[in-house]
Amino acid sequence: MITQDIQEILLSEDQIAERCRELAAQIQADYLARGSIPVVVGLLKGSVPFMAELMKRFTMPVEVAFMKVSSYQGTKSVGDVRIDMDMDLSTVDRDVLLVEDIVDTGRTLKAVKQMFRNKGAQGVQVVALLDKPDRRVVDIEADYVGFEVPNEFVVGFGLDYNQRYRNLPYIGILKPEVYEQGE
Ligand SMILES: O=P(O)(O)OC[C@H]1O[C@H](OP(=O)(O)OP(=O)(O)O)[C@H](O)[C@@H]1O
Ligand code: HPA
Ligand SMILES: [Mg+2]
Repeated sequence: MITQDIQEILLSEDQIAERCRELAAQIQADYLARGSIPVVVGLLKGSVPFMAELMKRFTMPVEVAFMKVSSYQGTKSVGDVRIDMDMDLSTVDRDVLLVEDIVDTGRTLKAVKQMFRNKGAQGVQVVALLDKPDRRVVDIEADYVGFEVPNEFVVGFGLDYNQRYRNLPYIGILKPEVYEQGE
């Protein structure tokens, strides 16, 4: 079972759910204060559980879209961000709320934010469930962060290692021997 590959549970289902409630309340208050209806954009695939947990807590009107970009293979960053699947609605002159599972080196976020600005979005805000600041190589921060995590490879609640472990309901540290074997 995949649970045998987890060294330690960092964030439980309950902790994640509670933090998502707090984040949703804070984000909603900020958009309502600005009188703005955001396009909430989930970055596939990692954001799916977080997006679901967050969006069901909004009572304000929002529009929802998904897109897929890729910047990783295994645990190593490969630099460039590629668009694998684009959105089905326009974000021109709209406020975009980007939903990310993790900000690690920051390369994905920086490139995606720039892309939305180039395409004419009015504003781009970011909510990330996890922030791993020790790994940052570009100067970028999410506007809303669920939890700061240590410099360990984490999986679960959407986060994968080679496409596995996304289905775990919590966030755990992957045993290093799992990815050391795979390299
Ligand atoms: O800050 P960075 O170093 O750029 O890394 C973070 C990004 O990498 C992962 O995506 P991945 O490309 O693995 O896609 P996935 O969501 O389908 O797993 C993660 O979901 C973030 O989008
Ligand atoms: O720690 C991580 N886990 C899974 N995917 C990731 N992408 C960047 N960092 C991570
Ligand atoms: Mg991934």
